[in-house]
Amino acid sequence: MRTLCVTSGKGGVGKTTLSVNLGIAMARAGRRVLLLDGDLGLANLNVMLGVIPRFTIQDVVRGQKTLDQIVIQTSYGISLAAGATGIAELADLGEEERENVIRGLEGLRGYDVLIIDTGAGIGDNVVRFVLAADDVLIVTTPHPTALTDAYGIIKTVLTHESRAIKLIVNSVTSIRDARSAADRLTGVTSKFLNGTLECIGYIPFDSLVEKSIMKQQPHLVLHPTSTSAQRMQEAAMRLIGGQVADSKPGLGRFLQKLLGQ
Ligand SMILES: Nc1ncnc2c1ncn2[C@@H]1O[C@H](COP(=O)(O)OP(=O)(O)OP(=O)(O)O)[C@@H](O)[C@H]1O
Repeated sequence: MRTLCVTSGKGGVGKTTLSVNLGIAMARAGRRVLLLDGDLGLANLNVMLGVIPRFTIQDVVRGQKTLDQIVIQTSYGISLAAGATGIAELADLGEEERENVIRGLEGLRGYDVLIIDTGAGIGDNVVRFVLAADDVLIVTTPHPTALTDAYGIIKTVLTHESRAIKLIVNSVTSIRDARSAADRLTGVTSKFLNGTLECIGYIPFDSLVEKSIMKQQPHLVLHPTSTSAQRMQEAAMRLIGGQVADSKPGLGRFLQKLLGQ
């Protein structure tokens, strides 16, 4: 199983929208996908998928359930581990709670891809998820503030270790502006930081995306032939192209990094 962390720095740029739709595209390509709500402050993946979870990550932290037991099979071919609101920072978990999360995650079976949708910002939880994951996807819009915040999280990651990071520019209204935004970000990354940033797609601004969210159904399901849905599909294929879908040790490494002091 490979872990993919979707993050952005700035909030409201489309992390959750893309986590859901990229996951569905991967599932359609035959991958067994689990979406984990890594926003431990304000979880909302379940809202976007229109499901009401009976159990959440909070039950795993308390040791009352394993992660497997809280997973919901959605009708879109992907599974969901719903988040709770207001969980403490992972760094603040007590020894027992930490053990509960490790046990909960170790019980996971039968997935090829674990997609973690993080919260906004570069707080401790976000950084932990990002550093623990095999693959990191940064979502930004072409707006200067989003780009600045995206650079902030890229810098944080690459200060810890050299790696290849992926980028999607979302809510694009001009392909020229989007390209120039991506070029600027990839340029400063390779010039000043210890790693690489590769842009894997531009997703157009599309009012149908917003409509799908209002209906609490995935955009790829409601509007599969729209250009925005097709771009999401293509980005998902770029993400899974070349990935080897196995490796239990991958999860062990993820856990070690996630919960290490
Ligand atoms: N390509 C797009 N075209 C139009 N609207 C979009 C697009 N992508 C996302 N949106 C809209 O942007 C808003 C924020 O999206 P989303 O909740 O996915 O962002 P987020 O980064 O996960 O936010 P948060 O930081 O609060 O978790 C939503 O209302 C969504 O409909």
